[in-house]
Amino acid sequence: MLTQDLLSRLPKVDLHLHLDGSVKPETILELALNQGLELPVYDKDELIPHMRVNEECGSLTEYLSKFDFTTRFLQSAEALERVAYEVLEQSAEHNCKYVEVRFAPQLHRHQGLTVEETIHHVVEGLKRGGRQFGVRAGVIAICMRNHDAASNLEVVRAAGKFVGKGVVAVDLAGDEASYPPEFFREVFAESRRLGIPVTIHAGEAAGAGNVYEAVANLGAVRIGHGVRLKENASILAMVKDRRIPLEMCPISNIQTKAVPGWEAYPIREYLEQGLLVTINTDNPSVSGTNITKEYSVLADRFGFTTPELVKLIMNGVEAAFLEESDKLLLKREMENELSSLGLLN
Ligand SMILES: O=c1[nH]cnc2c1ncn2[C@@H]1O[C@H](CO)[C@@H](O)[C@H]1O
Ligand SMILES: [Zn+2]
Repeated sequence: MLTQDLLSRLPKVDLHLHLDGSVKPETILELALNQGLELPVYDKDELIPHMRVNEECGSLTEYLSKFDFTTRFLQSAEALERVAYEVLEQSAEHNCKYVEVRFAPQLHRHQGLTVEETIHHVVEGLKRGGRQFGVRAGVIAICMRNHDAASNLEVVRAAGKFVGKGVVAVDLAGDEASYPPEFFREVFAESRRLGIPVTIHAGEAAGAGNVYEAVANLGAVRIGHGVRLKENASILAMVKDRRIPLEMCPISNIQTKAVPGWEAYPIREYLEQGLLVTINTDNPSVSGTNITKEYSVLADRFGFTTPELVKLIMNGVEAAFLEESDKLLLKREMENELSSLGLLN
């Protein structure tokens, strides 16, 4: 029953996808050419090792080193619009109906764009892609752990201006092991003042205590990854009681060594314990993944049945940063497709 074909036809959502981790090598080739920038190689297959982690990736910091290569080419309005548009093209290929695309505005300012301009161009690219490919999308503006409070506050305030106009939340990403969430209380107090929903990368490269800090003190209503939540039963219980969704990204989580290997990946236990687990890609080009592949790996590694995969997908709909009425529309659309595939009774 669980053929690749069926998995790719399942309607899906992706709530955790980084724009700069989702650029096609052929697009890098064209962007470099258009912008007169040098590349180490000029063949799309030979570019892949520069953009993608390999089997030997040992940590999140090693994983993050891949991003410097790509962001060089994402410094103009045209480049940002184009890659945002192409994310939705790739999403549509996997029947992804709704995508939350996240990016860090401060990483795209080397040629003078303002924070607001970067957000504007990503929103525009997504609008155009959304119309073209029939995929709904929202933007999550990322604060970076290695940036100072002033830079991150600037991102939060700019994001606030786009709430209801394309931005759905703010996030904190980067090197979790070196910069714990408590450093960012002031930054996320501002997002709470402005009424912007918060999701925080936590429990990926450090322990469950960071998940507690993100929820209790930064106001996170979702958690990026949360793989290491299993290390603390009482924090896990808090996440469950508050119905905080986890944006898990299985292939990335294995590559960054959030756990030593698949046998230690806690997805089945989280589901059995009643956590709101969602499945996402994180960085299709850095991780060499796509949303179909994520579900396919889960089916292979954990023996998930079709109803279990459907449950994971619908958890994603539940967790989406959408107004209730839009969420209901998305849910209906998904249910209609699932029932025409014979998967809802
Ligand atoms: O899994 C992750 N954990 C933490 N930070 C990440 C992850 N994936 C990407 N980024 C960071 O977010 C920035 C903006 O998109 C990327 O440039 C990368 O540094
Ligand atoms: Zn991420």
